[in-house]
Amino acid sequence: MNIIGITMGCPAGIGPEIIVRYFKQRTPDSRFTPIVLGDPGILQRCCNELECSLLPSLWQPGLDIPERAIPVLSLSQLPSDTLEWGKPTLNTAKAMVSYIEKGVELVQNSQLDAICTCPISKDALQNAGYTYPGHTEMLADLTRSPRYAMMMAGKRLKVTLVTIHCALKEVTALLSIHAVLKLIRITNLSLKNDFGIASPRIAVAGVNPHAGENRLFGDEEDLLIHPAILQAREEGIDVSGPFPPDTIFFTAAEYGTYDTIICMYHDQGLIPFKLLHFHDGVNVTLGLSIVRTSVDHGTAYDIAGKGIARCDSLTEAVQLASEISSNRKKRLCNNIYET
Ligand SMILES: NC(=O)C1=CN([C@@H]2O[C@H](COP(=O)(O)OP(=O)(O)OC[C@H]3O[C@@H](n4cnc5c(N)ncnc54)[C@H](O)[C@@H]3O)[C@@H](O)[C@H]2O)C=CC1
Ligand SMILES: NCC(=O)COP(=O)(O)O
Repeated sequence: MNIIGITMGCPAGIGPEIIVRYFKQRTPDSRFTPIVLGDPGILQRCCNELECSLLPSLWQPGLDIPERAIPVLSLSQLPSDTLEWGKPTLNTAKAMVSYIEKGVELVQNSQLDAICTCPISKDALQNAGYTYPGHTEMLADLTRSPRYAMMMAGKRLKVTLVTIHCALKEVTALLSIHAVLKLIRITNLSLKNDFGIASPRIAVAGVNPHAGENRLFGDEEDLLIHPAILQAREEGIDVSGPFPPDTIFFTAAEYGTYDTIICMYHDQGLIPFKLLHFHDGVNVTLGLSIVRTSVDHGTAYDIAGKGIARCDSLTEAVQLASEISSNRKKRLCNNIYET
């Protein structure tokens, strides 16, 4: 059975609340068991506020995982009675980082099979002195994974991103044949080995309107994206494009023609993705030596503590972490990206 470590995310956000709701609603599954890396006092407060009969129960790696409880590895003891929902502090930021660091360590020591992360505030992360734009880059650094990528995965649509968190005006300067080709390769490998798709069909979106329309509206498609596609096809990857970005997502989601769309920038992929999958989408980091999934939403400070946050994305993310972990074990390969 896979043990999936759920990191609690920002203690002042909706992370603790969606964890409690998840445990309250969950149907036990013989394939995996979840544990939490976080703060037992804050989880206890959420249990009280959500009238959850399950209670946090302290757990340590190697010990049996208690049933009918919320097993938690205690990594912080923040003052839960005075913590203000929606108001991160330096201490909450340091705590949320400790959950992630410990999660990585435990997967690397084979004491967990995967981590599933609850949302952190990138702003709070920076204010606490960490220069990473988010989990993705922090995890790539902690696991020394030089090639990584962000995928948003849903049943109707999957997208991966060539550029992630950068200003829109920087996007075209960051595009290159190498960057697009690298992402096509990582996406193809992950679809095969992590998702068990024998022959992945990948589409690549252009970056300009109408994918440039014969250079009328830009030449990145001809100069950078198309050469990368040709090279990947020579390597035997079933990839096509560049397609006009305004229609390719509809084609993929409506007709199931492609398994993943490679996107040139964050919002190109995440806007169509979240329209379809806001509540049940999963963020997966491809290219890491460990398995990491995440909810697809943020800290939602505007509703933290109100008892209305939904846990559907967390439910999907925990399950997908277990599936990917099992798929890698079947292939007797923890790191599908090593070669
Ligand atoms: N994986 C991660 O750690 C992520 C972190 N973030 C961070 O979260 C912070 C807030 O980001 P926003 O852009 O405001 O996005 P957000 O996803 O936190 O909130 C957007 C809207 O969706 C609602 N919402 C979000 N999750 C919900 C849920 N589970 N149930 C019901 N309603 C929900 C919120 O109330 C808000 O109205 C930022 O600091 C951002 O960097 C954003 C995305 C992912
Ligand atoms: N928009 C997705 C997002 O912000 C997730 O970032 P990360 O924390 O998974 O790197």
